[in-house]
Amino acid sequence: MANNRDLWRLLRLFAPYRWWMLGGALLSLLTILANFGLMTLSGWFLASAALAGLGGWATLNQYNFFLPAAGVRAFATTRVLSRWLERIVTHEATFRLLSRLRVWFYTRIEPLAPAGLQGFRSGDLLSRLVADIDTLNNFYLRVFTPFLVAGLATLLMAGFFALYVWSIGLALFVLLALTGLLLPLLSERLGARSSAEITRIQAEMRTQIVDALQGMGEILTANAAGRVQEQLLQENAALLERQRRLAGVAGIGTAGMSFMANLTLWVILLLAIPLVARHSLPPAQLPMFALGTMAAFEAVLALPLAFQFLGQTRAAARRIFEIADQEPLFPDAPKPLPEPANFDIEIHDLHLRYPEAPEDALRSLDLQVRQGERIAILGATGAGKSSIANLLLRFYDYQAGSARLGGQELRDYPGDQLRQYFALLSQRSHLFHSTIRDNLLLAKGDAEEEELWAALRQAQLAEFVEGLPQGLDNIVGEGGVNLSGGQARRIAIARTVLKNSPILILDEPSEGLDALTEAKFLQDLRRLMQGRTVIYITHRLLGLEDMDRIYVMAEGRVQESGSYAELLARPDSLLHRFAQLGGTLIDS
Ligand SMILES: Nc1ncnc2c1ncn2[C@@H]1O[C@H](COP(=O)(O)OP(=O)(O)OP(=O)(O)O)[C@@H](O)[C@H]1O
Repeated sequence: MANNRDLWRLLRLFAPYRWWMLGGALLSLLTILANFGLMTLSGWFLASAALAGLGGWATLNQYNFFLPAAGVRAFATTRVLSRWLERIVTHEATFRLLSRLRVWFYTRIEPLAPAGLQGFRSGDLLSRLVADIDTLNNFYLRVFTPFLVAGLATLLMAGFFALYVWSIGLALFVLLALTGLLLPLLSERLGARSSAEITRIQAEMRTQIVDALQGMGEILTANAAGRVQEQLLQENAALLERQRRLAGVAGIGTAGMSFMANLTLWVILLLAIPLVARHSLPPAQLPMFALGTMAAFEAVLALPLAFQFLGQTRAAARRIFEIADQEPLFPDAPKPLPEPANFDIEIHDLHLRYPEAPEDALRSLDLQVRQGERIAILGATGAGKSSIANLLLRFYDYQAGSARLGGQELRDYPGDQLRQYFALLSQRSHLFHSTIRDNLLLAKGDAEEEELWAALRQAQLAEFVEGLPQGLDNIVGEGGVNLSGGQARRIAIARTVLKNSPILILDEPSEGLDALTEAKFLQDLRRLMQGRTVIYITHRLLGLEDMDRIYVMAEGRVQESGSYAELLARPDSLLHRFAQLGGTLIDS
């Protein structure tokens, strides 16, 4: 079955921890066998002692109490110790598996970002990364170990009985195997649907909650909180219903288990009693078989639950492998190119289409930027400006034409190498919910304290940070909520200073700031531009005078290019019309 292939694959992923896993399973086996040994020996010992007592002083003196009593003590101590060690080892194994799975999954999805993950909602990805992986983790503790241990314990315990009376050994084997297979299969049949549905509904709810929390402002403004709540309540009711069904199935499993244990006890007594009556079995062995049988059922006790988990585990494995198996939308170059001799950018007749988009976002694009030049890309919304940044940073692949950096085609550079040469500053530059220091170190992990301060000084933020109670160790809040818009952008500038790349892409960097802050911000950006190639993406005329050349874009292609003064002087130019409209909107 395709689904079981996922489970085998999961086991293969766990291979590096097989000794931990097997160690935990063996300790679990030892615990069960110690209990079985304790019960069989006690049964036999108590009955023998009683019979010896009945036989009078002579028999009593011949009877060796010491050895069986020591055996009982040994089994009891082993059971306590092995249970304790089993918990330690299985927990250790569980945590190791968990971290391996998380890291493995993360390394699979990282190369997919952003193009390959575009179709997934962030709540969905979060749910897969956290909850599904937790569920998969159950596989070891609740499915793999119980099955392995049940199989081995059944063989050993039935084999022990068979050493005395083969028919009793056989009966125990058959009835334990039936219980261990039939009850779990029944549980699975009854519980698989609900169990898989639970995984699905929980994932759906998590996705919706993350979405709703992110958009809480809009939901409240649109007075839609009631509707969102209603939807969540409905899903919650569906979830509870499935959980109730599953609890019912668990009840059937427990009842079935008791029934089978008692039935087996009866069968074994029915086989043993006639043997005792015929004197072919010493009477003291009767309680040994009876108590041993009751202890033997510990081996299969966890199996119905294990099969119930199988449905959830399969569903979770499917969801994890579904993403992990996605091929990146385009291959990454295998090995780094030598450092380019210069950082000239040449784009010629280039077409870029986003995955599943009906038409090209960049069409027959031509654009040149010599190292050290500053160019601006101007255009209305949707003209394709940010797509140029996506192209240069290799977030998306181009289908036709050529784009070169330092004379080498972009697709011949591994993405990581290429991105070293670029710094991107945009209105969306993300601040992580951490300290200012951590947010800066993102750009240069080994930066010294003094370098951080120098970068902050250049971003005109040093004074502000000095005034904070914890200085660099102040938390910026999620997305930088503890900072003003201007301060958050300046942290992004400081990061760019630290990265110190030869090419700077500014994608509407001052968008969303008030006019005064914006003017000051653009002023400070100038210092950042010094000595670097600059690609300044904007839909407004602000700050264009300093640029060596301006490319005006519409519908994915360059419509005109030239210096600001040249284009402004041409009455038929888009830029001219743009300026006449007040410089706030361009009509493509
Ligand atoms: N990730 C994406 N997947 C699919 N289509 C996209 C994607 N990003 C952009 N597009 C589409 O490509 C076209 C160009 O978008 P782009 O973001 O480059 O425009 P822009 O000029 O930067 O606009 P704005 O000024 O609004 O940011 C648009 O039609 C847009 O819908």
